[in-house]
This record gives sequence, C-alpha cells and structure tokens, in this order.
Amino acid sequence: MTDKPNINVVWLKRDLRLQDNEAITNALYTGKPTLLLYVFEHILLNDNHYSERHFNFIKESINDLNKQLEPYNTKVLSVTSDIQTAFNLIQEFYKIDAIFSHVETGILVTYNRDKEFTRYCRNNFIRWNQSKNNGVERGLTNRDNWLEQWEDYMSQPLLEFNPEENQLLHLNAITKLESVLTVTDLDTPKDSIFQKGGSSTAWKYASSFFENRHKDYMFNISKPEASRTSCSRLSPYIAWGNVSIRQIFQKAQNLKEQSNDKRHIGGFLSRLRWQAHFIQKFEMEHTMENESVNKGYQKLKKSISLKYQQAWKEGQTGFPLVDASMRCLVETGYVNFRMRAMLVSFFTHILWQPWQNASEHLSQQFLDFEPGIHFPQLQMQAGETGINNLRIYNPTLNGLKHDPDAEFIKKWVPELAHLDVPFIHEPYLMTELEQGLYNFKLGEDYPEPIVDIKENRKRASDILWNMKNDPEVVKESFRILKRHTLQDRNSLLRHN
Ligand SMILES: Cc1cc2nc3c(=O)[nH]c(=O)nc-3n(C[C@H](O)[C@H](O)[C@H](O)COP(=O)(O)OP(=O)(O)OC[C@H]3O[C@@H](n4cnc5c(N)ncnc54)[C@H](O)[C@@H]3O)c2cc1C
Repeated sequence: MTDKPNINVVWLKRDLRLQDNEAITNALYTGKPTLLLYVFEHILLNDNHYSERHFNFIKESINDLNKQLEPYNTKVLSVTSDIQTAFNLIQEFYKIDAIFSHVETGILVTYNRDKEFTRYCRNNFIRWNQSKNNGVERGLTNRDNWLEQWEDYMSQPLLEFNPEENQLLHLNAITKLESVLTVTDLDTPKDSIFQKGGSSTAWKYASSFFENRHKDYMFNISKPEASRTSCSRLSPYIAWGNVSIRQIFQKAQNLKEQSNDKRHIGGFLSRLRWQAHFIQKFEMEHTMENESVNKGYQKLKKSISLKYQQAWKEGQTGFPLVDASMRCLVETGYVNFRMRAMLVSFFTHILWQPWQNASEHLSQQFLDFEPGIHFPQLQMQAGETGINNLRIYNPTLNGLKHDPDAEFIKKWVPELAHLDVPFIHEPYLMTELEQGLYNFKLGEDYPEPIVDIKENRKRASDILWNMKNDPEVVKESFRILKRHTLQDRNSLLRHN
C-alpha cells in the first residue's frame, strides 16, 4: 500500500541527552533509520506551570545535542505543534514503525495527551515503546521491594550512544520535514543569568561538584548563600534529563568508595533516592496536582487574600528572609531546599493561603520544575499529608541561624543592606529614633510585616494539629502509609 521508507522516531521529552538514554538505545537497537524529535507542544507552551525560562533551557539543551550530533550529519527535528499533528505530518513522508520515549510522570494535561496518543498509535499501527524513567515504575500499587529495584536499576551498566553509520536521519531528510512543520527558533537570550541547559554544561557542574564543591555539602545545605555553590546545582539538568540519575548515582558511588569522609557524598546520594521516591509517589497518585493527597484535608478552607499572595510573589511581605528568597528565586530560578520549604510554609501557614495558589507561581520560577517533586513537596510543606511532621518555619530564626551575617538578605533586599545585622533580620523592631539614625523609614523604604506572625503561626498550628486527629485524616493517613511508604523508611536516608 505504501512505498514510504520505514523509520523509527525517538520522541524526546525530559530526557534531553544522548548517553544513557534508553529510548534512543532501544530505537537504534532495531537497526532502522531513526529520527530524533522534540515537539514544543501547545499544551505545555500554554500551561501556567511553565514559563519562558523552561523553554529556553530546553532550547539550549537541544542546541547542545545538535552540536554533539554534527559528526552524524543529523540533528533533532524541533517543532512547535501538538503531538498528533507533528506525527501526521511526519507520516506524509515516512511509515513510522515505532516511537520510542520515556514514561512521563507529568501533569494532568500530559497524562491525558498520552492516553489520546496511545489511541492514535493504535489507529495508525505504530508501536509506542515507553522506557522506565530514572527507575520510576508505572502501574505500582505499593512500595514493596521498590528501593531494591531502584538500586538494582541504578547499578546497571550505562547505555552508550552508538548509532550505526547513517542510521540517524540525514540533515537533508530533516530539512524536507521542516518544510511542512513549524520549526522552532532555538535562539535564546545571550545575557541570561539562569543555569544554561545542555549535557555539556551539566557535566561541568557535576565535575566541579565531585572534585571539590561537595566537601561542605551537608554543612552548607541549609544556608541560603553557601548552598548555592556547595550543593550540586544539578537539579535542572536532572529535571530535563541532560543527565540520567544513574550516571550521577554511579559517579557519586565511586567517589564515596574512595572518600575518607563519606558524610557529604552520602547525604547527596540519599537525595538522589528521594528524587525517585517523590516522583514515584506522584506517579501513583497524580490527583496530587490539584487536591490534597490526604482527602481529610480537602475540607480545610482558607480565605483567599490576593493582597497577601501578591506581596509574597513580589518579595514584599516585610519578612526579610522570605522576601530575599522570593526575589532571588524570581531572578535566578533557584533557592535551596530549606528556603523553598520556608516560602511554602510562610504562604500556607503564616499567610494561611491554599497551597494550590502557590503552585503555579513557584513552578514557573523553579528552573528545575519537576512535577513529581513539586506537588508532593508542596503538600508536605503545607502540612497536608497527615503522615509527616508539621513544620512551621520561623523566617527570623532561620535567618539568624542560616544567614547570620545577613549576607544573603543584603544581596536580595538591598534596601536593608546599610542597617546593622540584627535590624536586617528584624527591621520592624526599629524604633523611630533608630530609623532616623539609619536614614530608613519602615513602611516606605521596606514594608511593615503584612501579618502578625506570632498570632498567625498559632492559628495554623492549632488548626493543623487538631486536624491530625480528624477520623478522615487518620483513615487517609493509613491509606497513604500503605500505598506510598517503604517498609524501611530509614533506608531512604541511608548514607552508605
Ligand atoms: C516546595 C518544594 C518544591 C520543590 N520542587 C522541586 C522541583 O520542582 N524540582 C526539583 O528538582 N527539586 C525540587 N525540590 C527539592 C529541592 O529543593 C531541590 O531538588 C534542590 O534544592 C535542588 O538543588 P541541587 O540540585 O543543588 O540539590 P542537591 O542537594 O545537590 O541534590 C541533588 C539532587 O537530588 C534531588 N533532590 C534534592 N533534594 C530533594 C528533595 N528534598 N526531594 C526530592 N529530590 C531532591 C534533586 O534532583 C537534586 O538535583 C523542591 C523542594 C520544595 C520544598
């Protein structure tokens, strides 16, 4: 019926690398000509969880791939489209035997797109082969033996990118496809201060971390300023798949075996386990995107204040560490774990706003937005799982402990920089006289606190502690424990 040439397509998503890429390896293994495809899908371009910084990171990652693909006379076909239109147009030129990709633990729109796409493949007699992504399993109903399987997966040999000569579709053939598709302009701003996408940059971060930067990892992990260089900063590269967790895990394991001080690299290794643990949780309970995982908390009603929400988003709450963290996040796409947790706690506990209203603003700012970590962490920090300890962060105490010289606050809230350090942490304690001495006016140069933190902290604590005993919360907590926790919960923290 058809004289079109047969090909395979690798549909790249959050796996933007050539090495240790199971989808690419499986496609090449068939020996058939193979096209590498990335689709900037309208459903994601228009989705409020995403922002320009993410798409620029993806473009930089594809540019990096294209550089590595030059010797093979090919490149990634990069188009803006919805997925079925893209495949329909490719099918005008080729008979597609199979599509290879990784399982995507994504947001609801991508889950629904995948369901439709499964039907599309069936109707078009295309095999869609989806590989396990970073050890996360589809279709599990509990976590029995999950960690053992994850560790087994992490110990498997890395997959080499090794195409046969001319196996990857030639540039000329890609040019023909480009003539019918909407090609995406891969240019990105040159003066960006965000971490630059691509495997080549990822490995520079990894090398400097493993060679040197990891040495104070656990000492600095909670410090907003020092963590910026002594944490790995690999999160966007992991989230967009510029490196696989297995590549990083094996490097870290080797380093730990040679190291005398296993504490730091051990702490890092346990966070790689958490990465998969959280994504697995979301994979098994995707309604977490919009609803509290513990259904008992769905009756918790908070009154919305757009004024509070706006002040939080703009870093104008009158609480210096909160404002510094938000401004830094907006500007650079990154703050460390503790500052993220504090931002969520401040929004949900102190401002008493629903975590759902923080979700899109944060995901747009996090360069490393990973749905499988984002939603479970939001709910955990909001205290709505019923199985984790309630933590209401005190921004002032966190500032005094983790930014004692106010180095971080001074950088991001420069209007406080000329004050003495104790006042930088608590400008609202300054008397009229002191404000005059420093030529500083609270309420004009920097906002007064937008809420009474002591009062609001108590309200949140009372309500959330009481709710822990609510029969539905308790029932749901048992269900969550049964479905999502490992038999040995401490194994996730293991440092050796
Ligand atoms: C509300 C909230 C939202 C978050 N959203 C994201 C997100 O969208 N994407 C994301 O990658 N991380 C997220 N995190 C987890 C964590 O803050 C970041 O992974 C970490 O700060 C990234 O910096 P790093 O790469 O230097 O981490 P490192 O400390 O060097 O850790 C190495 C890797 O381990 C993983 N990791 C580290 N901490 C955690 C954790 N607590 N849970 C799960 N995995 C972890 C990440 O992949 C990270 O790159 C979130 C945390 C909170 C509290």
